[in-house]
Order: sequence, then C-alpha cells, then structure tokens
Amino acid sequence: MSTNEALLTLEGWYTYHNFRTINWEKWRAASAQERQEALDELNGLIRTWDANEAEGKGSTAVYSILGHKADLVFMFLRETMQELDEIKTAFNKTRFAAYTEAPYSYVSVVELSNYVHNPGEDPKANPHVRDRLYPVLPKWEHICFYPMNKKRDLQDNWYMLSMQERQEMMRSHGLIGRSYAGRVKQIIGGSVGFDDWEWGVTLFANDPLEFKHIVYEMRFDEVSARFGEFGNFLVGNVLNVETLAKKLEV
Ligand code: VOV
Repeated sequence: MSTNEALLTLEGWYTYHNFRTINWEKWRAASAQERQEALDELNGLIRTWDANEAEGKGSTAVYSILGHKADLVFMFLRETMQELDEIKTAFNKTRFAAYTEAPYSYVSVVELSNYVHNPGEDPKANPHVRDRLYPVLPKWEHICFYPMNKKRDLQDNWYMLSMQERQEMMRSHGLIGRSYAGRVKQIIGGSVGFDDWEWGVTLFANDPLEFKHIVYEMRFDEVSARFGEFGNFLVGNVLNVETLAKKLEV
C-alpha cells in the first residue's frame, strides 16, 4: 500500500456561502422608508450578481433557509478569491446587512477529483468537465448544504487507502449519484486549507425528498458508510427578487 498517492484534483470557480439570520426586531423597528431603501440597495447588488452570471464570469444563488441555523444563504461562485472578498465586503456595507447576523459561512473551490477520467485526455478541454468546474447554479426550488470529511481513523483512514481502492469506491458512489441525474445537481467544493471541513457539498433539487433519498442511499455505500463524517445540514427554498421582498415585508 502506498501512502503517497495524492489524487490530481481539478479546480474551477471559488465558492462562498454567506449564511445570514435576520434580526426581525431591528428590521420591524426601522421606518418603512428605511426598509425600502435597504431593499432597493440589496436589489441593486443582486442585479450586479445577475450581470456577472450573464457574462459567464460566475454564478449566484439566493435561498431562504429553514430551521434556526440561518434565514438566508447567498451562494457565490467566482473566478478569484479577491472577487469573493469584494462581494463579502460590499454586502457587509449595505444597510440590509446591519439588520442581519452572520451565523455561518463556507469557503471552498469547485472540485472534481478526477477518479473517473479518460486517460490521455486534457480534462479541462472537455466541455462536460468545464461545465462542472464552472457551473451555473440551477436555481431549482430547494438547496441543501453540508460540510463533510473523509475519516482518518487508524482502522478507517481514507488517506491510507491505495488509489485503486479509492477509485473503486468512488465509482460506486458515482453510479448512485448518476441514478439521480436530472433530479439532484451536486456542486462539490474542495475546502482543504480553506475552511474547517474537507468538502462543502451543495445539492439542488425541485423535490426536497430527493435530498433525503440520495443522502440516505449514499449512507449504505461504502465510501459514506465507512468514511463519511458530516457537519450541520442546512436546507432551503429558492428566492428571487419578488419572493425576497415578500419575505421581508413586515
Ligand atoms: C447527483 C449526485 C451525485 C453524483 C452524480 C456524484 C458523482 C461523483 C463522482 C463521479 C465523483 C468522483 C469524481 C469527481 O467528479 O470528483 C464524486 C466525488 C465526490 N462526491 Fe459525489 N456525486 C453526487 C452526489 C454526492 C453527494 C450527495 C455527496 C455527499 C456524500 C454523502 O454521503 O452525503 C457527494 C460527495 C462527494 C465528494 C466529497 C466527492 C469528492 C471525493 C474525493 O475523495 O475526492 N457526492 N461524486
């Protein structure tokens, strides 16, 4: 068994999930005019994000989050970390941001692990690979986000397995994933060196039960059953300018 079989990974756009809670007490206490101006300013930012997506230089998605961990998530894909930092700062400078708190965030880079590839091919020349490294977020009805690791216990250490063992397990994982084609879209963000977990998994679906089913089915698959370690799960509903304004009505 080799202990130095680091995998070649392919990286695409950098990603930033900005989770916010709304301070309703403060928001309700603001005048109608102040709220309208804050919303107009936020919509102005959303228009710049939409323009970036139309130019093919990134992608953005906005969702309302269920449960108490957050109320909103703004998910960004951009070419550079500088742009993500600018987006964070621009948002934090808005009036709307002053009515929110930031309970959680996640930074990663869209990653393909290249376990399944065609030998001899330049993967980045393949349009299917490029579509996955530089994806347009689908804006389907629901989002699910969670961070995860591959276990590093003495008995079950993913990083001590041979390339062939990992490849076989990932093939099985990919087969399960592919059976959800068209129903679940996954964005895997590699976050080693960037954030507290090894990957941030973002799933999109029009039926939220697809999240329950795919995550449950994968738990029986060896790679998740033996090696998967999971952080908090967050789930939400898509927002657009109109539904965001409706959510913020008081
Ligand atoms: C639509 C569903 C779907 C599909 C088609 C899919 C396919 C694939 C393929 C083909 C590959 C390998 C090559 C590559 O492309 O990277 C991967 C890779 C990966 N996956 Fe996956 N996955 C899905 C879905 C999917 C889910 C739901 C999860 C969470 C796991 C769970 O238990 O909750 C997940 C995780 C990952 C991770 C963390 C990696 C990187 C692993 C590493 O060690 O590097 N993934 N995945």
